[in-house]
Amino acid sequence: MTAKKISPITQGVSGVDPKYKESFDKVAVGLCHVDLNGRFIHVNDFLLDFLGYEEDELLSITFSQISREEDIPESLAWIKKSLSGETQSNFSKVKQYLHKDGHWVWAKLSTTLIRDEHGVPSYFVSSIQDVSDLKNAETALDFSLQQLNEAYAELEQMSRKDGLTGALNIRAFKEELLDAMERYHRSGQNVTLVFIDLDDFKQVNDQYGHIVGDEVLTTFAKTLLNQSRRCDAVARYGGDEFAMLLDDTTEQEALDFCKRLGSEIEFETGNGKTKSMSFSFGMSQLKKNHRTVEDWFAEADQHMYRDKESSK
Ligand SMILES: Nc1nc2c(ncn2[C@@H]2O[C@H](COP(=O)(O)OP(=O)(O)OP(=O)(O)O)[C@@H](O)[C@H]2O)c(=O)[nH]1
Repeated sequence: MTAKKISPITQGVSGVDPKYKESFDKVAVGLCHVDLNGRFIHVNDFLLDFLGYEEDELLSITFSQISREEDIPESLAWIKKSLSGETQSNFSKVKQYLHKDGHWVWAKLSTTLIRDEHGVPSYFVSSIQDVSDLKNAETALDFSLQQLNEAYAELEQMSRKDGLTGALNIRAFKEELLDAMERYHRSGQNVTLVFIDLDDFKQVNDQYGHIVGDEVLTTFAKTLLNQSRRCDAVARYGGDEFAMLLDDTTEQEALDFCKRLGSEIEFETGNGKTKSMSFSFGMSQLKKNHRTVEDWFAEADQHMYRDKESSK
């Protein structure tokens, strides 16, 4: 007479070879058997520790009750395919389980369908491996990467700016000019370049010191930035020289803009007194004969010097 094969489902893990039972309980990974309705039928000590439940508590629920709602359809779809024989493969997934304390723990689940000697589905055997540390490290890495990307974006922005005034630097402004030229050649959109230079700025430095001089430059840049639109570009082109790119603007409209800026700016001299200083400007609307950025810029520069000479 041959001994009848004992199914762990009918007999229970405790009913089989004690060595098997001991291995099942002591192995350092969560193990369980789950019936065809998803109910836990055997669970090992590691799984109880990992999830924080008493054995009778876990044996009275289904895996769905301690799974994230969004994970359940995928598991059910695999169970359906597996029971129908459409798939023979394991189901593996890194997922979260609800710990008895109410927090979610990360685990790597691997499940296989066990069939009896006639090929009839009997139960599922699953290993549930604690991967919380890995997941926490992954989250920390994601966070660091995000911080790194933010710092990189900030650095990139800073590399386009003049350190003192926050206006664009020459390199970034030249890029804006090239883009504007491209747009002009594509669609003929009006764009005007304005070149502005403070008059006798050297005297401010000489009379009131460099700190006051710096303050004048910063305040003037702020005025230009405040008066410009998002589509415009404002740059510090050198010591006391500024440039603006006014998008969708004719030379006449740029002139109106400069008139609105006024002819003088006020600044504090540091001893409670206020002084004013004038500035000169020149402009050039982009035309077909401007072959390069330098051609275009030279014309605005010439017009600015003409304005400066006429005001002397
Ligand atoms: N405070 C301060 N001064 C600067 C800075 N960069 C350049 N300068 C000074 O700006 C002054 C520019 O002098 P100039 O080019 O002769 O210009 P200007 O005195 O305005 O004369 P005009 O252009 O003929 O009106 C120089 O004295 C430079 O030292 C800066 O970042 N801060």
